[in-house]
Amino acid sequence: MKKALPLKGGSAGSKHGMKSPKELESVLKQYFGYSEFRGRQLEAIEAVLSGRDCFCLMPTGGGKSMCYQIPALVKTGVVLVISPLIALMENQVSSLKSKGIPAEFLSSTQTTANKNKIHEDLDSGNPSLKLLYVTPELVATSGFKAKLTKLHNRGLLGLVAIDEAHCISTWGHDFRPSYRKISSLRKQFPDIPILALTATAVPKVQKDVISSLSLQNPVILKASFNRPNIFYEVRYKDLLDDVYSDISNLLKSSGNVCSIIYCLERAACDDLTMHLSQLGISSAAYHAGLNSKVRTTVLDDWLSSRTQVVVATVAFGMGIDRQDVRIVCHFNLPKSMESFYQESGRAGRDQQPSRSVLYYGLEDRRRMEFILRNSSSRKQQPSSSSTELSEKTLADFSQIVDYCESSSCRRKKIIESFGEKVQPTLCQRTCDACKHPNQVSSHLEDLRRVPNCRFNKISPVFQTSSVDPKHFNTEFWNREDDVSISDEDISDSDDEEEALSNITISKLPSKGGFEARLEALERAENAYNQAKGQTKPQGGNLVDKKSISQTLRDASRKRLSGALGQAKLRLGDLRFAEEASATHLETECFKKYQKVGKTFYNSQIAATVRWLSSSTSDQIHGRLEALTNQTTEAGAATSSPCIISDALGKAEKPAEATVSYELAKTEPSDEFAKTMASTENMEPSKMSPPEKSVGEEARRDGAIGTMDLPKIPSFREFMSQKGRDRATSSSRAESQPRGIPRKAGPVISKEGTTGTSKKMKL
Ligand SMILES: Nc1ncnc2c1ncn2[C@@H]1O[C@H](COP(=O)(O)OP(=O)(O)OP(=O)(O)O)[C@@H](O)[C@H]1O
Ligand SMILES: [Mg+2]
Repeated sequence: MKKALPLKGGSAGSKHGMKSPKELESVLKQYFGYSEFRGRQLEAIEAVLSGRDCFCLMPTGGGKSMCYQIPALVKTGVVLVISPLIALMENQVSSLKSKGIPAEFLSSTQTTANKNKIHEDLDSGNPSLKLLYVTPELVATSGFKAKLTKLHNRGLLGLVAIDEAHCISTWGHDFRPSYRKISSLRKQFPDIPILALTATAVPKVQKDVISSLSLQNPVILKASFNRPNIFYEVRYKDLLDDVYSDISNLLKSSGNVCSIIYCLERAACDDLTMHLSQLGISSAAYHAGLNSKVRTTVLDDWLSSRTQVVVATVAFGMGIDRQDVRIVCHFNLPKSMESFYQESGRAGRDQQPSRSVLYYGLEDRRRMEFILRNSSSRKQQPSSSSTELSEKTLADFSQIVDYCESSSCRRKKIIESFGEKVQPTLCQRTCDACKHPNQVSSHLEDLRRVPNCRFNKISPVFQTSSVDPKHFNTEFWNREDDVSISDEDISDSDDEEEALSNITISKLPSKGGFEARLEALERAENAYNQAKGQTKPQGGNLVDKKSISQTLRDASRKRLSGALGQAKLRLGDLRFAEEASATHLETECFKKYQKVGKTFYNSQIAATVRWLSSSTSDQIHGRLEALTNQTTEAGAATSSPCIISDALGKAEKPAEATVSYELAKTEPSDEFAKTMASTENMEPSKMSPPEKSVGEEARRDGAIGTMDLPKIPSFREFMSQKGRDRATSSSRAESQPRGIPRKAGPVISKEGTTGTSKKMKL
């Protein structure tokens, strides 16, 4: 049987790896260069080496990884590390390799040759690997389970470590359904210790993690949540003349130190990056809307100090280990204290003085409330009722609102939110409220005077908003939903067929509506094609790498639609149909750059998104109107108009076109039509029947006419066709008697409502 990695200086590990604290310390020194263990590291290491299960709660940056890395060095066999993010695994594996420790990760981003090498090593009976990082999805596959069983039968599975274990709890702020799949590990390997690690778990989540993983009589280790080296501060956007200058001055006055700025939405990341760059700060955006290559480059540049500031959504999150991050800013309000603690905890992992600055805006608070209310009502989670979750979500949110709107010690608020008791003398003027109490109080007084300020109250303002929350391009959705764009980061399977069936069956949202199902099918198709090592076939040929695929076009349209939704919220007086307008804007980009290739196309889309996030109502209306006119002049008389007319009604056209598009995309439902009608003050019977889908019209007006259509229709095309057929037949069926409720999509704007029907102008 293979011995543990020979330790420098001749000592070697035993099967159980039991070592004295001194010996363990010398391993720490030898491989990592640290002279002593931190916090409760040693206790955790000793617990798992003695074969006990262990639940380890240590603060962000506290050194949890060491709790399984040291056992891997002194114990026989392989330590399996389950981790939620590929970026996080890559990060840790490359750092371990640089220290001469044999570690690998298995994920879809690995080359087949690499994967084969890892599997050969595991099958060899004498694996050289000490640590193997995998995603929860992979652990759940039958192929990998069999591999683990073989390893275990040969006595070569040393420990199972579950990093970011709070992800298994529906009560945790980062619940990941895929983590549920690993709950059978305890049963599968009853004699192998399991180590669950997290930085953010309130007592309820702690209990949930322990019971979900069926940990047996675990050693429970909890360190304080306090991060004494971080100075906490809140700045009030509504009281600042220019938030961009403020943030840029903050970064400059701190000496251009390594920083992270978190934003809620992708467009905000792009926009802020642009502003900071204009103000002379080296910065880059990081979010799930960027492809993995770009993201890797941004991460590499930031890790190697070529970029000073990363402006990111929460996609840039858990476990990013750069030790000397000096400032973490929140440009928008996080959704809970746990999220805030995780994200601000990226600062000062080297224990050196660092700062957390939260920019609090009343508008941000309203938007987040709106998102949370909608998210709670959309979510389906096991073992908890949606009302309970909704209450919890709002209670979590009110904690972070209270953190901002209160003049008492910020540090105390953070720590107490995790159920830990705090000594009154703990802070020692290491937050703005303790250091400058008068200033903070006066800011709060000023904030109270801001019109419509609803201090300390969760506002119902957006509860009945007509803006669809899915139009927010926040990673917040993605993190909570495994069927999302972040599949790229988290999904995994060794087995191509299994991957396909997982997506098409288990991941196919049953109640997510037509569009959600369509997306899942499309992803399955892409996954299948990728697994086959090719891009989507068109006319039997492989697609030119530069060409702009239909999938990319659809994604771009969605992105634009999201940006239009945000502009609507920001400006309040915009009258346009988002989907139709997004189609027009996308078509404009496509027409310009279809011959040049997708790089230019992508940057034109990004520029348009940025433009939408900073333009005035007039500018946006002007451009959309011009676009509509262009298409009309070009002979596309039936093309969907962008602008919905106001009550004065200029050149008006009946509402059919817009409604029809939405009908083509959504599963018609009488209930839905009634809801829409009541929201919009309309009678369902007064809505007109559908005619043409935008997709169809766009093709006809030449927008997509120049593209070769694939011989075999994609899922999207196939399903769109079905949708159109359905819409056409329902249109025929419903062109008769009034009084029969009709269906409509959420495209109709409130503006222009006359009380009886909606009209649009071309
Ligand atoms: N005993 C130690 N002495 C000094 N530095 C340490 C020690 N243990 C770990 N570190 C360093 O602390 C940093 C943070 O460690 P690690 O990434 O394991 O934190 P973490 O607890 O997993 O944090 P997070 O919850 O944010 O993922 C790393 O750079 C690590 O090398
Ligand atoms: Mg960690």
